[in-house]
Amino acid sequence: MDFTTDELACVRRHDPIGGMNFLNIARRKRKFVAFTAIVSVCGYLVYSMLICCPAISHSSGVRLRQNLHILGSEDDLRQPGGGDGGLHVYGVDGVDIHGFYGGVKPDDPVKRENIWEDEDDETDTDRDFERYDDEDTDDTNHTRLGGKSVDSIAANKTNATRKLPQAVIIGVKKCGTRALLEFIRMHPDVRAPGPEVHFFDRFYTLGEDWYR
Ligand SMILES: Nc1ncnc2c1ncn2[C@@H]1O[C@H](COP(=O)(O)OS(=O)(=O)O)[C@@H](OP(=O)(O)O)[C@H]1O
Repeated sequence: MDFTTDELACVRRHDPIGGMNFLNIARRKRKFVAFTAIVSVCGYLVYSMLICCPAISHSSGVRLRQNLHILGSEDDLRQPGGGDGGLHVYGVDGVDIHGFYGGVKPDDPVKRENIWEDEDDETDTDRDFERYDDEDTDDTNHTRLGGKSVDSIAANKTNATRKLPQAVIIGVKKCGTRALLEFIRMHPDVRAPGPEVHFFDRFYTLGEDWYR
């Protein structure tokens, strides 16, 4: 063990108490260094596992939510045997209302002209993520919906064959309607966008044409 100049001076002065104190300090220093090294190594190992093991990182809540949306994506619905449908999700003060429909056969002509269908390359899933993500931060702004203005949404919904939902989920706030919807929309015959469109509490006066 190496002694500092002060420690050696204490020993030379035959100061056993001072010498012992320096010895204790030296032991504590060694323990602290060992503890820091162990924590650093463990942290590095955990970090490496998270980076290198996709199975672990994919288990995060965000990834789970994205997977749930992907399960209900347009591409999935176009697979043979899949259906198509439209979903509107509503929110009313104090009450959540989620609507959806599904079970339309793949060769049904309605399928290609259905709700939320766009002319551009943006998939419904992409748009749902945008709308869903924006909703939390923009909930009080009644002139916007999920990052899109009311006018732009209305412009997207110009097809006369757009349908009303076949079913709705109604529940008080925080009763788990979102979770129920996400489980139902995992079914390939169910079509469901992410955000609440707030038809009943914000846009009811615009009528069913806006809602379709
Ligand atoms: N199965 C089950 N068991 C217990 N709790 C559950 C379940 N599913 C959803 N939740 C919780 O319900 C909360 C969300 O409910 P909603 O989707 O109705 O929320 S909202 O009113 O639309 O904001 C939300 O609670 P908070 O996290 O406290 O907001 C969810 O965690």
